[in-house]
Amino acid sequence: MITVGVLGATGAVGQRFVQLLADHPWFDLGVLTASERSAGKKYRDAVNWRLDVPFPEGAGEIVVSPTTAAAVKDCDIVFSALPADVAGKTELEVAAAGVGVCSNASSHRMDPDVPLVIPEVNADHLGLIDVQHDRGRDGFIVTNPNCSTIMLTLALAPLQPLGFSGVQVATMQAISGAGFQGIAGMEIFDNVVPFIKNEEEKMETEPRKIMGTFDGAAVEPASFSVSACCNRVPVIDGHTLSVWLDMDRSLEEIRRAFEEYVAPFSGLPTQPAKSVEYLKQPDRPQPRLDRNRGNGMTVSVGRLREGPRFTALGHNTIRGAAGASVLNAELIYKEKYL
Ligand SMILES: NC(=O)C1=CN([C@@H]2O[C@H](COP(=O)(O)OP(=O)(O)OC[C@H]3O[C@@H](n4cnc5c(N)ncnc54)[C@H](OP(=O)(O)O)[C@@H]3O)[C@@H](O)[C@H]2O)C=CC1
Ligand SMILES: N[C@@H](CC(=O)OP(=O)(O)O)C(=O)O
Repeated sequence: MITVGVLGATGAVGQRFVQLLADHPWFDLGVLTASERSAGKKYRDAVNWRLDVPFPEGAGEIVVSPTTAAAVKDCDIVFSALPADVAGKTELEVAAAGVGVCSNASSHRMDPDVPLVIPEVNADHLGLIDVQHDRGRDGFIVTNPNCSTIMLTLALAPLQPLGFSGVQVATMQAISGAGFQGIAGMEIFDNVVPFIKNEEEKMETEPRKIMGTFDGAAVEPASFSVSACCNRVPVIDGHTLSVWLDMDRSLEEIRRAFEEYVAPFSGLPTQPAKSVEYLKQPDRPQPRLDRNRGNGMTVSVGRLREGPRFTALGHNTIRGAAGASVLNAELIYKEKYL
């Protein structure tokens, strides 16, 4: 078994990690860390469990460690669900201590030698792990993209062979994306907030790195442009995206590409049967009805029409965060980077 830990295990994303890792067939959950406020307590006493799935009793007995490299030095992989300002330095220290870091935080996503991975799209970018080792890092850092970026880029994966030169996207993002303390009820109930700090910038840069070309040393970003408008809406889980494409293909070609898409790998435990699912109903996808497809790992697309334009939706804390990182770790293990 591979011993794993979670940094920031008590937060919105950290709890999802614990949920997904508690009974994982390959990974043994050994270490949970959080802030000094939680360190020293049993996980069951430190965490305010807010997920709509039962509390994983086995994890409850783990004593929460402070978030230090020393606390996780015996892990093979740690998953990072730390706030970005804490993650930047901590992840470097953990990787320097010889541990593999699969991070959900934004701190290192755009570092030239750090892969920004969606397994279905750019598994080959894991080759940057060797670049990190060559530069003297004992462990490694691999990141998953921003949650809205994952929904967009995975929805675009079936269309990449058809070619497109530009993407315009408007998001309707769930409040769980802001973390447990992220947005007050008075601010979001009966309301839409048309601003999410740094989100549009991430959506406009990350997809180009993910869909870029890796030559064995560095990633050359893809040439298409992305223009994003991001909105917070009163939905608990599930980010919805309206997407417009600059591409010269028929709706029939695009629909077929969505319907015939299969992931370029198989056999990873967290992998859904369908990474991208095309829904024919005229009023789908919807967050409440479709966010849990594929155990929260499927991105649903639909409403394809002239433009071309379509709607995409996925679970932001599963496919958009913890599930994405766990899938990356499974790929790293399968590809023998450990
Ligand atoms: N929510 C989402 O959908 C997504 C979130 N992310 C990213 O994931 C990360 C975590 O987000 P989220 O779970 O929402 O955040 P939360 O605020 O819900 O949780 C933060 C976690 O980090 C711990 N922590 C906070 N401050 C410190 C510190 N100074 N030292 C050590 N540990 C600390 C907290 O511990 P304690 O409980 O003890 O305070 C808690 O475990 C962020 O980088 C976020 O941007 C990415 C994609 C989606
Ligand atoms: N900003 C995202 C969640 C998030 O934290 O993203 P990132 O991992 O890029 O910081 C949201 O609000 O839904």
